[in-house]
Amino acid sequence: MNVREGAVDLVVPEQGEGAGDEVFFNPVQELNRDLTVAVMRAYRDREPRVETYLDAMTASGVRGVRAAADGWDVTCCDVDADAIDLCQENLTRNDLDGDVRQRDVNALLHDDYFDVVDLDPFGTPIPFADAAFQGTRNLLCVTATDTAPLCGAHFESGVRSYSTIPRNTEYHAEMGVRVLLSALIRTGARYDIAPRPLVTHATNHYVRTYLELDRGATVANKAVDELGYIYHCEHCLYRENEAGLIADAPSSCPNCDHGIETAGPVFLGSTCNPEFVSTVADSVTEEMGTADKATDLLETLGAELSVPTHYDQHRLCKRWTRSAPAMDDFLDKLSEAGHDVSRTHYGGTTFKTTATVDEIRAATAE
Ligand SMILES: C[S@@+](CC[C@H](N)C(=O)[O-])C[C@H]1O[C@@H](n2cnc3c(N)ncnc32)[C@H](O)[C@@H]1O
Ligand SMILES: [Zn+2]
Repeated sequence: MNVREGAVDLVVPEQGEGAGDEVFFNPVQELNRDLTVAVMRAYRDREPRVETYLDAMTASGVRGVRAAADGWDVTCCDVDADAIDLCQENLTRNDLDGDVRQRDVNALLHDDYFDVVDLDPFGTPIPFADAAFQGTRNLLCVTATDTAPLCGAHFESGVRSYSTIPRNTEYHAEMGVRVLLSALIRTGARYDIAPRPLVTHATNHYVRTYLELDRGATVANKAVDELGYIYHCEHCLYRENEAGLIADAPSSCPNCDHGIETAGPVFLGSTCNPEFVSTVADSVTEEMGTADKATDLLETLGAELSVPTHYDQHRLCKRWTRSAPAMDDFLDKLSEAGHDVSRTHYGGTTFKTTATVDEIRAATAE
């Protein structure tokens, strides 16, 4: 079937056929791809010397074709011969050039360098992370679709893939973000590289992050310093964070004396750079099919407090056997009590605050 995405026309397999022998194409990922185009525009405005983009798992070629239409010097890679044919067809159809390679991208990334590398695999990106740090100069874009392992719902799989302890909490998407970033920072650190998150967002289906790479042992050490642990009480929803690689968990919840769960090492730093996020919002343009959604998401991301971890108002109110008031009133009360507060992109009833769970309860009491 024919689809138009951004400024390009593509032939892609019918929706739903991607899980079989067909070349993969998921229309639902259009927001992810629109944001990628916007992030790359904003990044090139800041770093005008960046030119080369590797669409590392190209499938239909959609990312590479869109980047080529935006003036990038594009390489598209896939192991699958049908994907390579379709990708070439889609470049030609749009009268665009690109270097199309049928290769295992891990081998390609050990042979060559690219300014921007985009990892968009099935499931976890970790099998490609070492090679990506070898072959990326500036900006590494990573999608992870294995949300159940990342958030601890598939615990053993999460431990195996990410070499950390994920916990299945009510802030599961943020747990996924912080587990993924932890693994990428530890992988980069092996090569004296510090990956700095410029933009990161999560849905039920995937986590996506854009990492600017800085080089040197000192910056890599600083990146590792942003790892640590989350201690979480499933009973009263108390949580606290501790920086450092040696966990020192409380023996029980300081709030209610129930057992404490430990997640980590996870990334405890900022998952977005608000100034950069605002330049990305300026780079969203009308031809993008998800322009309104992308703009809303970027606005929320730019205003989101960076503190781990978010709360869900419905979950808290249920725990306190209260009915949930309007979100704006609830957040106003917290703010009036002197706490920093923001909504989050993790859901309409989610928020972040500098207040503890007890302080939230006290500040929002009827
Ligand atoms: C999720 S799809 C990519 C979707 C595409 N980026 C998009 O936005 O529509 C994953 C692709 O990775 C390819 N792939 C899997 N292992 C690979 C490897 N080792 N090297 C290169 N490509 C690989 C698969 O053939 C498949 O086409
Ligand atoms: Zn507790």
